[in-house]
Amino acid sequence: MRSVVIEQFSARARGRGALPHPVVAGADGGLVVQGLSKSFGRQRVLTDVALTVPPRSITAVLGPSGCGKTTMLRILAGFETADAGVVRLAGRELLGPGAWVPPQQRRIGLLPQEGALFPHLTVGGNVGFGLPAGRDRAAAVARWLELVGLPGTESRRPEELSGGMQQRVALARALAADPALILLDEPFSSLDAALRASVREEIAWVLRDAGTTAVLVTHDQGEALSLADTVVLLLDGRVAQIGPPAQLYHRPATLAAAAFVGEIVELAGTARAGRIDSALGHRPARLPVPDGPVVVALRPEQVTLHDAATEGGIRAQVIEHRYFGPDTVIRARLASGEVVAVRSPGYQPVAAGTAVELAVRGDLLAYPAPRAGE
Ligand SMILES: Nc1ncnc2c1ncn2[C@@H]1O[C@H](COP(=O)(O)OP(=O)(O)OP(=O)(O)O)[C@@H](O)[C@H]1O
Repeated sequence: MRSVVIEQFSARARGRGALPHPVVAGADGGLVVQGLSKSFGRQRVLTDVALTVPPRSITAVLGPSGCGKTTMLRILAGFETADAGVVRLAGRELLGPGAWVPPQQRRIGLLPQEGALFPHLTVGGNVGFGLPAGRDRAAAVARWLELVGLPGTESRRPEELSGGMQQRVALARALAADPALILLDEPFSSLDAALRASVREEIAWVLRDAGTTAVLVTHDQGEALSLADTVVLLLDGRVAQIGPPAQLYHRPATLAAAAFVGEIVELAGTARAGRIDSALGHRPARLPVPDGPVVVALRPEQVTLHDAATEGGIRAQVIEHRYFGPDTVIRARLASGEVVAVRSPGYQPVAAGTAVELAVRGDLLAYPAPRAGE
């Protein structure tokens, strides 16, 4: 129900003039997905997927290649059917037992990886496509182009624009259609690294300015963690975890979630009464874990490297270092024979064979060790 209309634009958007459509808040303005399952032949791609996207928020669906992200997006958009499940948007059932709303009636906009623009139309023609003709259309096109930071580009042709500019025009076109939901399918993957960072910030800005409800699909954990209010981790077609970005990174529900969201080094350990014994000593566990054998998931930023004279450190011997620009990753072997990675700021060319001491910060992520055959 579109009940409460709120003028909630940032100073930046106000400076550019009011948006063509007001931001609307309604208790049921978001997306609800329940029990979504899909197989292609004998291959199960999605299993009992459930998630909720509150109005005016950005949710990232994060998962490795082949985990079913695009299939889920295509089902939401109405380009693919589901075997079971319910999809509701702004209180309207789009998909469910006996319900099927065709794609063009769903009020869902799609921003694909690239190639979203009609090459034979100008920028203005693209943004205004589907809007009623007349003076209002020209004004709406001008305002949306202003919002995406491309004022006055109406008469340009798509091929004259950079990849990042084209994605912003595609976003303006998707938003101009007044969608209840925008789906972004790896929209930055065709851009080079330097452009990707600035375009994704710009697009996140615009989505928040316009008060859009958005689902972003990505395999890039940095993108998901930095852009989204909520991250849905999809592993093998199942929701492995849903939560705010910091929760996914700091409190991963499983070892697989810890391994996919960020880097880890796995070490053997034993849990007893909320503490973990391992080659790193006797340390508190971050999450509840049953007593018994565990796998410790150590983040590289938890470890610092000191010279061998430091007292109370954990002895290790450097195997190799790799320089990445802002930091150096040093791999070192512990007395147990296990190897840990240390991320040290700056250029740290520590020679192989150097004896060092490691200090570990904070509590440890640990998960029950898989039993033989698991
Ligand atoms: N139309 C189809 N017919 C048969 N199999 C399909 C079809 N669409 C997708 N699949 C299979 O479903 C699985 C999930 O594919 P999907 O594209 O949804 O994954 P994804 O997580 O988006 O991967 P990527 O990031 O590589 O695009 C894959 O094994 C894929 O081969």
